[in-house]
Amino acid sequence: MIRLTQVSKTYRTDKVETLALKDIDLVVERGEFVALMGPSGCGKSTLLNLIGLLDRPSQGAIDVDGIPIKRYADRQLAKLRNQTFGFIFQSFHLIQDLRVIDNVELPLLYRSVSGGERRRLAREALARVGLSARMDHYPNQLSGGQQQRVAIARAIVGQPHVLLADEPTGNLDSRMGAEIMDILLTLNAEGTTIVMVTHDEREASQVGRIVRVFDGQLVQPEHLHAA
Ligand SMILES: Nc1ncnc2c1ncn2[C@@H]1O[C@H](COP(=O)(O)OP(=O)(O)OP(=O)(O)O)[C@@H](O)[C@H]1O
Repeated sequence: MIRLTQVSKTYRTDKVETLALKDIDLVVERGEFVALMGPSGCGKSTLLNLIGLLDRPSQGAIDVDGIPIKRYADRQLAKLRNQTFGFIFQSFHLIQDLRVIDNVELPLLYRSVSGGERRRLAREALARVGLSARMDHYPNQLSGGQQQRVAIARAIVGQPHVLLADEPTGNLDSRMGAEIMDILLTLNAEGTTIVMVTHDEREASQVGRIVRVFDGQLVQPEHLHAA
């Protein structure tokens, strides 16, 4: 469970201060599928990055499973992040020079997993996204939807409790986007917690809860249930 209490985030550059998030109170329970929505620049990515421990808040507290992250030094935080979260991005972020299977194995390199076990887990993750036949391809030999499926396999290979997805269907046509949503919904049904930024109301209507962000603050959350 992830709890944000009165979290604010200010970005400072030489001359400008931007208050990207202000006084956010948010709890993401285990097993939830949450959609973050709101206009461009309202703070959705900033919020996702804080939830995923990629950044620390300027003010307020973040707890993961009841433990305040303030207690962790940067190295411990990186370890907790690696164990807890898988990340999926709009533009896939695959390494073009590596084969699909090697891309999927990457997160395991930071753990003490043997080479053989890495390969086994990567094959398993690729099978779950229906891409076993493309293991030895390079990313640029795949369609956008297939590349995003590789990115999902990479995100789930370490069996994270939580998947964080920043507009995962933003670069895909509606058919490929629907395929990606189906995979995410299946992973959620199997127990993975998911927080996803989306601009697509139809996608958001498929998930458990919509959290709306406006101008760095949360709009009264709605509770929606999938049909
Ligand atoms: N690294 C940064 N340095 C300075 N300002 C930043 C930084 N990242 C984001 N911002 C600012 O913080 C605010 C929130 O940005 P954020 O990317 O979280 O919005 P968003 O809702 O995800 O937008 P979009 O839908 O366009 O991706 C914006 O005003 C943005 O310009």
